Amino acid sequence: MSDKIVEITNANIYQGDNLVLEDVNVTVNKGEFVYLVGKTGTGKSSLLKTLYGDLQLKQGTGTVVGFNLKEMDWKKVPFLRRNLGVVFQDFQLLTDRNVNDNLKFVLRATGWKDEKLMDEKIADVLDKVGLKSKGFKMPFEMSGGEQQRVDIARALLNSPKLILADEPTGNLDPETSDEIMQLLFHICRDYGTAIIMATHDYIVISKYPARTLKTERGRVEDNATISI
Ligand SMILES: Nc1ncnc2c1ncn2[C@@H]1O[C@H](COP(=O)(O)OP(=O)(O)OP(=O)(O)O)[C@@H](O)[C@H]1O
Repeated sequence: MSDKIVEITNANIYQGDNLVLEDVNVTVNKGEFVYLVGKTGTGKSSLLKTLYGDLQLKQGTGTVVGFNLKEMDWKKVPFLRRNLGVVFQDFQLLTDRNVNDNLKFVLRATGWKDEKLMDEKIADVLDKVGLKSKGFKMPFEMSGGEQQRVDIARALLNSPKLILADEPTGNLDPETSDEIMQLLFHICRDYGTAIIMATHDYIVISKYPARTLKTERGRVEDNATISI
């Protein structure tokens, strides 16, 4: 695979029959951190959904982690998803099982079988997010910041080349948001994972500056200047 992790060219993105974004041209390289901003309803989620195969790319071309979005057989979407990590605002952990079992659930669902290898992988991702000894905790025993770390650990399980993060600091206080941003930048820098992060939090952006895409008036503006 080339260093281009995402390459979208001349794409029109639709929700049903409605054209949400027109002539989208976005390239994201290996290890790059990119923000995605824009007012509510301008198409941030639609763009992310296109990238993880939840919205079909009808017009234009698109490649994500080596998968051709346009020509992809829809049966292949699960394979695309195995090569991506997705992090949401509301963590989406299974509340009836501990952290280890939350992570094992994802590994099993993505085809892992060997118990020892699964245990090693779980220990590895928990270590990466600073939760080495917390695997036996239930989600309700953890703070919001810790739950978000588990969500990030889950996204790392299949060693993705790309993480899509939708408002990952949206439910967190400023100090915990800082910790999560430091973790995401560390993952990007030290493991070469590209990250696209949708956010409304311009304070976070000013503290952790990076290339910014902005959805506005039906277009995606690259290297957008944003005012706080
Ligand atoms: N499932 C859907 N069916 C039809 N239209 C939709 C659907 N989801 C979103 N839309 C429409 O597509 C447009 C873009 O919505 P989208 O959710 O991508 O915006 P957004 O920038 O992510 O907003 P927010 O910041 O509130 O998450 C909006 O006009 C929205 O009403």
